[in-house]
Amino acid sequence: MEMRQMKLMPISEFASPNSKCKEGVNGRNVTDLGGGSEVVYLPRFLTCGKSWEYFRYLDKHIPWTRPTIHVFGKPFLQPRDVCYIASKGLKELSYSGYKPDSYSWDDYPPLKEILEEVHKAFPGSHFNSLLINRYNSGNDYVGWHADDEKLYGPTPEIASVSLGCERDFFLKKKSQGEVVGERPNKRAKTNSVEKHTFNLKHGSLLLMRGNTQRDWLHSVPKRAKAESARINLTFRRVMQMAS
Ligand SMILES: O=C(O)CCC(=O)C(=O)O
Ligand SMILES: [Fe+2]
Repeated sequence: MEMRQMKLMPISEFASPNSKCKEGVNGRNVTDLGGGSEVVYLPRFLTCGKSWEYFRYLDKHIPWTRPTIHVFGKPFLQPRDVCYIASKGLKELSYSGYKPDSYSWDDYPPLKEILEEVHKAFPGSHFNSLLINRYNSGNDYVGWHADDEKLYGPTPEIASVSLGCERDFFLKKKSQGEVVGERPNKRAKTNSVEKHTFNLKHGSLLLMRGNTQRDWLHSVPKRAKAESARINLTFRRVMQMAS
């Protein structure tokens, strides 16, 4: 009987045991990728308890959608839930033939709180938009891509906050002639190119800057062992205004 009730509980209820709040390593690790690309990783950006608070709030209150996008002209169900938040007056975001509706920061005060913390950790950054992802299980993923849309300018800075299930985040150098898209690409070359892996912890922050979007691709691959949900917040700065 108890088991049955457990099964009906939303997946996020499994992902918030207090016992998982262990002491972690503070600090920030800077990885120089070369060629003016850099990744900064803060494993304990938010406390464990606060991170679960945010996780539960977002899981419940964000108007999640799982859109159909188009990759090389073919429709493809995006393999994760998403939601887009943006300040007013910015040029609208469009990727893979999809224009997400934009929601207001004012409707989600915890997002403003997290944004403030990100700005404190990286003074001088001015994020004004946010793409939120929810990976419900290890089956959800994001394929190789770069966030190099024109509206972010030539050297986009992207701050990515992770909540919930730990997942691997890969970076690999773009190789000439490689065709990429969000669809899984079994033929994508990964052996000979330079690669970095980060295991993104609950409450962590990873910042990509410089030429990272121009010269590198990133992905969060499927993981059979990832049994619970993960929410990821990617803060970005849109440089262009609506015309
Ligand atoms: O979930 C992540 O860590 C990365 C998400 C991402 O790359 C994106 O939203 O563009
Ligand atoms: Fe990305």
